Amino acid sequence: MMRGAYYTATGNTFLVVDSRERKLSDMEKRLLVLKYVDGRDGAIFVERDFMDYYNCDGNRAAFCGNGARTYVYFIHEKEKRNLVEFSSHAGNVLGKVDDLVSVRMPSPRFLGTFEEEDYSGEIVVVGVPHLVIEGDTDKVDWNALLPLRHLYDANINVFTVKKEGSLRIRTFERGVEGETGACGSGATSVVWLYSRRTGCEKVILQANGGDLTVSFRDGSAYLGGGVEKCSEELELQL
Ligand SMILES: N[C@@H](CCC[C@H](N)C(=O)O)C(=O)O
Repeated sequence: MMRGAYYTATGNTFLVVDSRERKLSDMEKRLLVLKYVDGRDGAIFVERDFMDYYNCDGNRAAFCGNGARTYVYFIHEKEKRNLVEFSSHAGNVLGKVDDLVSVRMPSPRFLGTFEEEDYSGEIVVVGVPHLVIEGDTDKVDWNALLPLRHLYDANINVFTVKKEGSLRIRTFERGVEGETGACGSGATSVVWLYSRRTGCEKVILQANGGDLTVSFRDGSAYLGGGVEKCSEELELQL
């Protein structure tokens, strides 16, 4: 039996499995995801100093920014630490809890631009791949964008600049196959591109589920926002 609970990180929703004492096989992880994620976006396996992330479809993803923030919050709750360092399939992560829960994100990598019939934009990897499209966030047609999701095997972000340093963002996540409340690596991809253009070093993004901040210091990107536990402790049967 494993223990876990549900959490929300600005509307990105997760099952968190406490795997600090017992490491699970990939098959066991997949089974827990399919049995207990139950409408949330994914699952975070909190291993000792390692985060393993699965999308709700039962497939592993190399990284999740809001998942990393949730890992940090979980360790803070359980072990009363404000600084948390751990590893992931996308490299090392440094996290901090103060008024926000923040993490240093994997370095963004620019893969180029894309141009299809009705849409064009840029491709950025922040642990996982993202398409970034500047457009009207009040009029996003996910059905029309769906072919891009599969063509590039990527998450899709649409953003609008509200005013300098303030953006609205909406994200369609791979592995959820729908729009989520927020996506941390998506937000970081958007802000990295926006900052290259404007020089702005700190940006607030309004996602469906709340505000995220992305800032750049000493060549690194930091993602911050709230995290909340939203269930009692659960007993998870394998
Ligand atoms: N919500 C996450 C990203 C999770 C992984 C993504 N769905 C993928 O498969 O690439 C975030 O906050 O970064």
